[in-house]
Amino acid sequence: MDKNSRIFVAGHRGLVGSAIWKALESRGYTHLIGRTHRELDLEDPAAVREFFDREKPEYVFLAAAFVGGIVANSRYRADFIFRNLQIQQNVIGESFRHGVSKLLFLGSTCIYPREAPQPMKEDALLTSPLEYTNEPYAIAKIAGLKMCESFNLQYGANYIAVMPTNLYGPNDNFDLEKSHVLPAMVRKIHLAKCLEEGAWDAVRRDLDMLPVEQVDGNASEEAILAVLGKYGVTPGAVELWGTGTPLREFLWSEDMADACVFVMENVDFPQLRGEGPEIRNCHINIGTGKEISIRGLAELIAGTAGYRGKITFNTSKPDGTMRKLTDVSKLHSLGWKHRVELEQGIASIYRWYLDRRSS
Ligand SMILES: NC(=O)C1=CN([C@@H]2O[C@H](COP(=O)(O)OP(=O)(O)OC[C@H]3O[C@@H](n4cnc5c(N)ncnc54)[C@H](OP(=O)(O)O)[C@@H]3O)[C@@H](O)[C@H]2O)C=CC1
Ligand SMILES: C[C@H]1O[C@H](OP(=O)(O)OP(=O)(O)OC[C@H]2O[C@@H](n3cnc4c(=O)[nH]c(N)nc43)[C@H](O)[C@@H]2O)[C@@H](O)[C@@H](O)C1=O
Repeated sequence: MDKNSRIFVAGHRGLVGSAIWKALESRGYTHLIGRTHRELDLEDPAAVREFFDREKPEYVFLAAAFVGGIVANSRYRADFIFRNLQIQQNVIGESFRHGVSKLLFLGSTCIYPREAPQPMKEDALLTSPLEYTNEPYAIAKIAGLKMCESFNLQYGANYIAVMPTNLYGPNDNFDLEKSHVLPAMVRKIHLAKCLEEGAWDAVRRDLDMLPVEQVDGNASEEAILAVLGKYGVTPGAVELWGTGTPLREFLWSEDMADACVFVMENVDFPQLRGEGPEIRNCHINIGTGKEISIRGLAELIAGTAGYRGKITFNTSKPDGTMRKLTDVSKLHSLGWKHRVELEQGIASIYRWYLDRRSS
């Protein structure tokens, strides 16, 4: 990429897209192109075609997707497969039609089988059944990576698919039900602490930023307690989901963005494909290679937030995959390694979260 190349970041307001945008700007790329969902619906084929005709991007980061945590994935199954296939179809299809020089597709480590040997290498793909809670999303992601691989093989395109582990950072989704575990825990633990301390101003500011079921900061104390209670948040007690025993790996979103830019700048399809006849598994895992239990994560966040109340687990909620640790040896051999460890990232995200609510 030249510093003045036309670079489209799809999903540039999201957790990863916003970090990619910032990473590109800080490296001196000057011609960045972004559209909000409202400005350009990537599910609309005519709108996407018109956008590509007009803007003629040369490089594409595909970080837009219909995204959510375990409960959202289990509940909105049709949306997860249909919307993601549609976005991928439009963006990858128009990238091809317009001769985009290089595209980076963001998948997910949920593409790997539920019982994949740990840590999961790229070649675990399609070796046995997927985890059921997020199967529709995983199938859309597998379709995306196979679409990239197939355009590369048939037409000599240069589309790279990266498979990130669970991510967290600024601009994450803090919805109490639809989000991923780390932002959900940050908010639940913070609110339980504020309720215990009677810090109602802080609770109200939080609900003004992001109402829960239309309950915002103007609601009565009774209404606030009732709605937060439904999500397991009460004064001095937090109820989390599952057994607390699943293991997860977490990568800071700005590290993820750095990896994306690194791959875009330094990795091309032929080098992933290798010399031999084995053309499968050209995607790249992105992670830290380190894991923690969900209970351990809750304790870490509680420690950072200074929360000393109760933490319990509701086993009627799903655990999902028990373990999904990425094998990052391919990524390391390409020359990239994460920088931000989990303790440091949690401190940063909690600070970011409070700053957003301090005015
Ligand atoms: N977060 C995580 O832990 C992980 C994420 N990933 C993948 O990384 C990528 C980025 O995820 P993340 O940043 O977390 O997701 P976010 O939800 O934070 O961001 C996604 C962005 O895409 C936009 N978007 C969604 N649908 C459309 C559409 N139809 N038209 C235009 N824009 C749209 C969203 O806009 P709006 O909000 O306005 O709809 C949002 O800005 C995704 O491919 C995701 O699957 C992979 C593994 C883990
Ligand atoms: C990134 C990845 O994310 C998704 O997979 P997941 O890792 O299973 O999702 P998760 O982050 O929502 O949960 C991780 C674990 O944490 C537990 N858990 C406890 N308490 C809360 C809680 O309060 N909220 C949530 N969301 N989970 C909780 C929860 O029960 C589970 O055991 C994919 O669907 C897919 O989107 C994908 O690619």
